[in-house]
Amino acid sequence: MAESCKERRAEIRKRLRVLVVKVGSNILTGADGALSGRSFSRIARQIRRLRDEGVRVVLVSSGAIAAGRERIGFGRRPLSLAQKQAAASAGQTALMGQWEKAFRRHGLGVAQILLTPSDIADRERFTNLERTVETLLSLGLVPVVNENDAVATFEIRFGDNDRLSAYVAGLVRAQCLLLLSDVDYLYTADPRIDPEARPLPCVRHVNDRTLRMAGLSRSGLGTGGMSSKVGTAQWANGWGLPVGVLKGDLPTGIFRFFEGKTGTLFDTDRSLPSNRKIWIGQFSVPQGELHLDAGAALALRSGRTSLLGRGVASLSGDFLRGETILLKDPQGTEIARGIVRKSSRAIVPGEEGLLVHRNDLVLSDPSP
Ligand SMILES: Nc1ncnc2c1ncn2[C@@H]1O[C@H](COP(=O)(O)OP(=O)(O)O)[C@@H](O)[C@H]1O
Ligand SMILES: N[C@@H](CCC(=O)OP(=O)(O)O)C(=O)O
Repeated sequence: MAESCKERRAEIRKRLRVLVVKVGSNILTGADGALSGRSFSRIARQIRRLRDEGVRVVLVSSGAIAAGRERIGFGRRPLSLAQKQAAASAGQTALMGQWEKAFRRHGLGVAQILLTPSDIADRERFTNLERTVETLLSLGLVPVVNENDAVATFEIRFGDNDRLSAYVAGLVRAQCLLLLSDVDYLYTADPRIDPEARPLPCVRHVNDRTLRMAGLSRSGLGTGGMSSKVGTAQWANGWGLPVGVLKGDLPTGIFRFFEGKTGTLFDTDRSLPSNRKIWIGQFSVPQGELHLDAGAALALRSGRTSLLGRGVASLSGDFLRGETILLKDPQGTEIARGIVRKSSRAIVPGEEGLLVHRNDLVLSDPSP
C-alpha cells in the first residue's frame, strides 16, 4: 500500500473521536440465512476495544429483513414491499436481541434507533435526534440504528443502510465511516465474477470509472451492493467524510483497516464542517429560491458575507422562516444553500434587512 494511504489512515485513527460502523446483512447471517452470532461478537469486541481507547461508536446495522425472512419462513424467495416490511418488523427484535447479547458480554448496553428520511430533513427532529444520540453515547451505551422499514415507502426511504450510515455520520460529526461488508476491498471488478480483479486500497476521487467497477451486482441478502457503497463514499467525501469499505467478519478487521492492512479507504482532502453546516448543505430539503443580483452573487461566493435583502432580485417558492432555501445567481446557477430568516411572504425583493446570516450559509460546489 502506498505510504501516503497508510499515513492517512494513521492520521484519521489519531483524530478519531466518533466513528460510525455500518454492518451489512451478509456478514450477520449464516449460509442458512439465519442470524449467526460470530460476527456480532467479533464486532462487539472491537467496539469495546475502541471505546476503551476513547472512541465513541454508533452502529448502523442491517439484517432485520434477513432475520425476519427466517422467522416468518419466507426463505430466500423474492418478496413484495409489504412482505419485506413485515419481515423487517419481525426481524428487528431478533437483530437487537443478538446485538444485546453480544454487547452484554463486553459490559455494554445497546439502544435502538429507527429512522426515516423525514427525521433527518426536519431541523427540529434532527437536533432532537442529535441530543438523544449524544446522551446515549455519554451514558456509555451503543446506539444501534436501522431504517424504520415498517413505515418507509418506495418514495420516502433511504433505500439502503450505506446511505443511512452517512447521514448518521453527519449527525454525530464522525471523523470516519466504516462500511463492513462480505468483501475485503473495492476491486477493479466484482471479484465473484472476474478472477483477474485487483483490490484497490485507496480511492481519492470517486468518478464514473470507479462507479462502473462496482457495477450493479450484489451478494445474497444485501440490498445496495458495492455500487451503493461507492456512491455513498462519493457523496460523503464531497462534504469531508472519509469512508472505509472492509470485510466485517474478521476478529480485528477495524484495527487492521486503520493500520493500513486491509480495506479500501475512500479519502477526501476536504475538512469536515460543523454538523449544522452538513445539515444545511446536504441533509435539508430546500423549500424555495432567492434570485440574487450580480453584486450580491459575487459577494456571496467569497463565503464571508451574509445575504441582505437589497441583493435579492426575486424569489420563488413558499417557505417559512428557519427553512432552507437555494441562493442563485442571475444565470440561475446555484451558489449556496442557507437558512432563511424571513418567510417568503415577508420578503420584499430589494428591501433592506438580513435574510441569511453567513453562519447559516453553505456554498455549493461549482458545477464541473
Ligand atoms: N468492484 C467490486 N468490488 C468488490 N465487491 C463488489 C464489486 N462489484 C460488486 N461487488 C459485490 O458487492 C458485494 C457487497 O455488497 P452487498 O451485497 O450490498 O453487501 P452488504 O450486505 O455488506 O451491504 C460483494 O459481495 C461483491 O460481490
Ligand atoms: N433495513 C434493512 C437493511 C437494508 C440494507 O441496506 O441492507 P445491506 O445492503 O445488507 O446493508 C434491514 O435491516 O434488513
